[in-house]
Amino acid sequence: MADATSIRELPSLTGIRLRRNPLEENPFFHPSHGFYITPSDVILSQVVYDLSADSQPRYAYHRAGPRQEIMYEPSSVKAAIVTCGGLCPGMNTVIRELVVGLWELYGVRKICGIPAGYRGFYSMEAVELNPKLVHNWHKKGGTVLSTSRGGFDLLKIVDSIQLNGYNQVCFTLWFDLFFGNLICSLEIEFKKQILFRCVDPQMRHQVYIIGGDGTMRGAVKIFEEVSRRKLEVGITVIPKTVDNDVGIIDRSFGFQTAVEMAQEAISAAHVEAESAVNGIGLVKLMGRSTGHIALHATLSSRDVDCCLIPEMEFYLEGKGGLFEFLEQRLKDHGHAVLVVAEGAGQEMIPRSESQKQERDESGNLVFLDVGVWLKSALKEWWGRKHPGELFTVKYIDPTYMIRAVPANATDNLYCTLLAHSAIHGVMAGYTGFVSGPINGNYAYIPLEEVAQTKNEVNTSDHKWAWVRSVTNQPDFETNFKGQTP
Ligand SMILES: Nc1ncnc2c1ncn2[C@@H]1O[C@H](COP(=O)(O)OP(=O)(O)OP(=O)(O)O)[C@@H](O)[C@H]1O
Ligand SMILES: O=P(O)(O)OC[C@H]1O[C@](O)(CO)[C@@H](O)[C@@H]1O
Ligand SMILES: [Mg+2]
Repeated sequence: MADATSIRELPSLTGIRLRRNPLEENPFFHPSHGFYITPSDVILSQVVYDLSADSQPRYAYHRAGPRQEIMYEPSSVKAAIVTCGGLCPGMNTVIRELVVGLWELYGVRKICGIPAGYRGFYSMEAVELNPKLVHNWHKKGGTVLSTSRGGFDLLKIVDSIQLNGYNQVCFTLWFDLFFGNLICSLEIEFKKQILFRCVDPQMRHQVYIIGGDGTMRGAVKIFEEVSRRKLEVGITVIPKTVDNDVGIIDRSFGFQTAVEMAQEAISAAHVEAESAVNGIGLVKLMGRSTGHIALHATLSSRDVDCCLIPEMEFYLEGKGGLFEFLEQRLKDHGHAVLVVAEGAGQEMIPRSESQKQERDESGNLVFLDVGVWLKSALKEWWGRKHPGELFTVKYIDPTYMIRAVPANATDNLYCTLLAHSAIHGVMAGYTGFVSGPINGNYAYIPLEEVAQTKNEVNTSDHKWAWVRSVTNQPDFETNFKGQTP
């Protein structure tokens, strides 16, 4: 098996002297045999194989964890941490653990937070971070650093990474001049002030980017530009997406917390529906292009009668459609609960020409509210079909409530492991990679590979069949094909 397995190699910094891992002297660690990860230590991309099909390609990724030799002198490291895109439970935990891990495990003392996402690299002052400051951050929802969409200006971002030291300009300048160890360029700022931008050749920069699919596409470009300029900057991305749409890794942090939070909305919808005559409880959950939150929330709740996701087309009227199903459900049980992912049915919602073009600052299509549309379609249909009969639709939209919360215990632990894996990888000299669990084991995956892969719900697999069996919902695709035109 080993011969047929190809390892996904990672870019790595060169030209920096190897040195002993400081964990060696850390009183809390007693590195013994097996503690350090070696280059031949790998994680297989798949654990399920069909042995009769022996031509299947087998891939492996380098295993995450501390290396015996590292490529950075900790006192020369200057690390930057940035959070991009939408919120996700656990972002603050990742930041906290990056800071504490860099500080405690490796003795790094220069760690800065870049505010407001990518744009913060070139338009805002970085914040100095230390363990005391971030001590309680894991208990807070959101990101203390703040985040934003858009603002990706490649050259300005890489200029800023290359030239950072900007904040402590006076101190660094005179200190370095004194020791005759400086490359500096003068710039005239808008207010005609003279600013000194310094590059200290002794400092080694590391960039920790926390973000989703869009962030990763940006990070690939940053990594390429940094490589083109031959900068010795370690770049890593910690995958963040409440939608769980990042591929290759088992799941993204914060996802389980979001699923848990969604239970409250579903339970409330169930109570409202059950307490009405012909009551429908309708819950919209996040999921721009993937329905993982809706699917998992449905499976764990058992109160849901129908789950609609972006990966599956559905239709409202006619044989085998949603309304026919709900009508039967109301007849049999008196109520029904409907969970819909925000990206489901978008192509069915009427929209104006300008709405068709509307995008957010990152270029993502702006969706119309599928819940509002469904609620009004349901009412119109019932009024037409059963005039005068009681009917209630209670629409609950917990969109931001499921992601603007602190991570639960499992996600908090997961965030810690992600952050530590990232630190060990960067300190070992790897760059352009993503840390994440594959089949339960932490691996380093080339950034470009993760940026190109999407994790969608497979509506042909067992899990989706399970959703259908739990809900009893129609198989819209098959029903649609069976309809006579
Ligand atoms: N193709 C791209 N090239 C360069 N930068 C990009 C690209 N796509 C998105 N970005 C930048 O990445 C950042 C985050 O992107 P986006 O808002 O899509 O969130 P995300 O990372 O996908 O996270 P989430 O989907 O979880 O909210 C933004 O600053 C955006 O400008
Ligand atoms: O309103 P915002 O901040 O743009 O975020 C909404 C989007 O963020 C996500 O949570 C992640 O992309 C999506 O599910 C949702 O469409
Ligand atoms: Mg995204």
